[in-house]
Amino acid sequence: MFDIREKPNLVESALLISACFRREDLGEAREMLEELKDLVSTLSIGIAEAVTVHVRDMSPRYLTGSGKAKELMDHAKALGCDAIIFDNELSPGQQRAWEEESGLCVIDRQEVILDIFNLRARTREARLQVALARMEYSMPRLTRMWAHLDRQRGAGGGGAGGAARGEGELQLEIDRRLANKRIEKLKADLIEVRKQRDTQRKERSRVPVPHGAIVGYTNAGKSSLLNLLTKSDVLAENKLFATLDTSTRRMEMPDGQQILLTDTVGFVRKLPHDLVQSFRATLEEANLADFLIHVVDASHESAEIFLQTTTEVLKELGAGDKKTILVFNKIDLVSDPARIQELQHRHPDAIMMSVKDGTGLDELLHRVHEMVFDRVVRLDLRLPMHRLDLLALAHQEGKVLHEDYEADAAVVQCVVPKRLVSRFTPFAV
Ligand SMILES: Nc1nc2c(ncn2[C@@H]2O[C@H](COP(=O)(O)OP(=O)(O)OP(=O)(O)O)[C@@H](O)[C@H]2O)c(=O)[nH]1
Ligand SMILES: [Mg+2]
Repeated sequence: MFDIREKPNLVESALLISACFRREDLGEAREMLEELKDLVSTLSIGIAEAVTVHVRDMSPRYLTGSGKAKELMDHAKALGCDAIIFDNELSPGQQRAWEEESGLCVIDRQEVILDIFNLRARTREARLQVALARMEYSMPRLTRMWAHLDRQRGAGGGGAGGAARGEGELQLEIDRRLANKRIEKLKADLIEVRKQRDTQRKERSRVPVPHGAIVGYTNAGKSSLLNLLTKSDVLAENKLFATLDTSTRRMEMPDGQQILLTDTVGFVRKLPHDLVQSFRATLEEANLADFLIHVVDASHESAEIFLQTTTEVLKELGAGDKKTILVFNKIDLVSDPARIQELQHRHPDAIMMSVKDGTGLDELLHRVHEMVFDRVVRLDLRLPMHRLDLLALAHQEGKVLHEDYEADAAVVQCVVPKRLVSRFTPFAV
């Protein structure tokens, strides 16, 4: 029975490779390789060595030149690795070529990310989304799985290689059909689950409570911030992609106003396209929010790149112009004050914060307050007694700051949602 292409269960140790094609990109390639190390460790795979390779003569068969490919395969085997992991995206053909010739399991960053998501997905929607992304990743790679089968059988049966090969091909055809069926089924299930989510969203938008989404690169401290602001305990961990499901919590501002805050999936460079597509619905929380809180780990040397990556994904999702509060988090870990000054200089509106020790919290609350006030209007009213229904409305939909009664009218100071303003203006003073 067909299933998603699985790596051998026990990949114990891997050689990590980042191939770089231009000298000026070497720095970035090295830094991406560091991130790949974190990603791979998340899967509990040991790292024998990580190398950046400057490729001058690229061959379409291997991505690197063929001489270099051979050298790297030998090196991986000499190190006793059972896998080679590329930071670069490999085409199914390239992956197959490397596997066939090295006899090792060969995967790329995309597959690593898919595996992590698979490990982390908890809710039904997240599980379905990951399963769909993995199926779509596996489809063009089906041949490779059965090539393994053919080789095993072929080797066992001596000269019967030809017959075994036919068996693999037949199996491949059956699998393609099964895989397509499963993809259809997953899509249908997702539509069902999303219907429920939409109903919940509608419920939420009926209540005129402002809604913010916390976005940012993975491990920036989004869940920790949500916990701090809403006094809840969403899972926050020093792990990449600790959060795969969005969770929404109610937050109370110091003045008693209610706000909804949603925690979202973190972003990472080179997120697999299938994954972005399948997680689109989850990521869309950001799109539906009234404003965003964009969290960046200030203690990471690549903070600026993280900021950029997230901004780009947000644009892709259509949430590029949303009003945003930029938060540089983890400044407790930044020992060099010049670094903080530099960030502040480049992003004058950003808040320097530490969720851990509470630095910057007051400023953030102040800014959230400003954001939220933008959606409401402050009014001074004089309501005749026969229109006290408007006072009730102000209580219900907005916030009454002050009310006083005179002989023939109520004098009211309140904030109300913009959409309701026209009903109050006849009585404004
Ligand atoms: N030192 C320090 N650590 C922090 C701070 N904020 C968060 N952390 C730590 O950073 C790690 C990641 O925090 P999370 O809140 O899980 O990050 P996230 O952005 O939700 O991560 P993903 O869900 O994986 O995308 C955790 O170990 C937190 O304890 C901070 O201000 N200072
Ligand atoms: Mg999180």
